[in-house]
Amino acid sequence: MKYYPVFFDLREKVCLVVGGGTVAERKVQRLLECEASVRVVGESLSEGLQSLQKSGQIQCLAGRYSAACLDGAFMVICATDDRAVNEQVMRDCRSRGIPVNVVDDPERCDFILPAIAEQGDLSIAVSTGGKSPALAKRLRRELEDQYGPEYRELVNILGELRKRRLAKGYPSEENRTIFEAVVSSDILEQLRKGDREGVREKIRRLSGEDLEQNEP
Ligand SMILES: C[C@@]1(CC(=O)O)c2cc3[nH]c(cc4nc(cc5[nH]c(cc(n2)[C@H]1CCC(=O)O)[C@@](C)(CC(=O)O)[C@@H]5CCC(=O)O)C(CC(=O)O)=C4CCC(=O)O)c(CCC(=O)O)c3CC(=O)O
Ligand SMILES: NC(=O)C1=CN([C@@H]2O[C@H](COP(=O)(O)OP(=O)(O)OC[C@H]3O[C@@H](n4cnc5c(N)ncnc54)[C@H](O)[C@@H]3O)[C@@H](O)[C@H]2O)C=CC1
Repeated sequence: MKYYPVFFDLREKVCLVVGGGTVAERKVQRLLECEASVRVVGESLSEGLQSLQKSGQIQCLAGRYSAACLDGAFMVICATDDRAVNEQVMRDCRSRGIPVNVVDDPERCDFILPAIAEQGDLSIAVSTGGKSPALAKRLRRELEDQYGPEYRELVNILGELRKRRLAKGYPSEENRTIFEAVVSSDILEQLRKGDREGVREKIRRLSGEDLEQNEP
């Protein structure tokens, strides 16, 4: 069995989290970072979830889960401590064609969650195909050490450079050569040293673009 990795744009899509405990809260936090429209149904809500509700960042449905909670949902994450409820949520989602993740229960998951090392817009997602979350977590930590803040800056610079060159309609072959030259240069070294002027000069030399306005 092989899982299919994908990065969803969740902006303004309704994502339902069933359960109101610490695990549900963690799932909610990440969904909010992705600007999802988060709906929560939990018999009791953690303090964190209560304060997110008060500040209007999430929509909370009171009481126990019922199938009506699924209306309009794009995806569902189920994190209750009651197996029968988890089973019911999974069945309801399956019959409606809504992808569901039942936390820690791969048999009941249409998708599983990776461990993620993040630096700005760079995301490195790790999965072991469900075989060892502990290893996924360890690798995520190692990646966080290995890929520091200079990668956040590099991605910003490359993003800006690419946006400009695509907007100007240069041939993609030429673009590719330039982007590869920047990526394989010693630019990361310069970013680590905080040598902004050197970085700007390098980009100018390799691409002809002056990214003065967009230094990180
Ligand atoms: C299949 C999957 C489905 C899913 O939940 O999506 C799943 C399933 C299960 N997890 C279990 C246990 C643990 N899960 C974690 C942690 C994480 N689990 C995550 C994902 C996944 N967990 C999916 C597969 C991911 C992959 O492919 O590798 C992470 C990556 C992402 C996230 O949860 O958001 C997050 C780390 C985030 C980070 O730190 O970056 C830890 C470590 C800890 O808590 O410190 C432990 C204890 C150590 C251990 O058991 O390894 C159990 C046994 C429960 C029991 O013992 O009863 C099952 C059930 C089973 O395996 O059958
Ligand atoms: N706490 C942890 O770090 C971990 C927990 N887990 C598992 O994840 C699950 C959730 O964990 P926690 O958040 O810690 O549990 P928790 O006990 O804090 O929260 C469970 C939540 O489910 C809600 N709930 C129960 N029945 C419901 C229903 N019918 N409708 C709506 N909500 C309902 C409860 O009100 C509560 O808010 C558990 O099965 C636990 O074994 C797994 C890995 C780690």
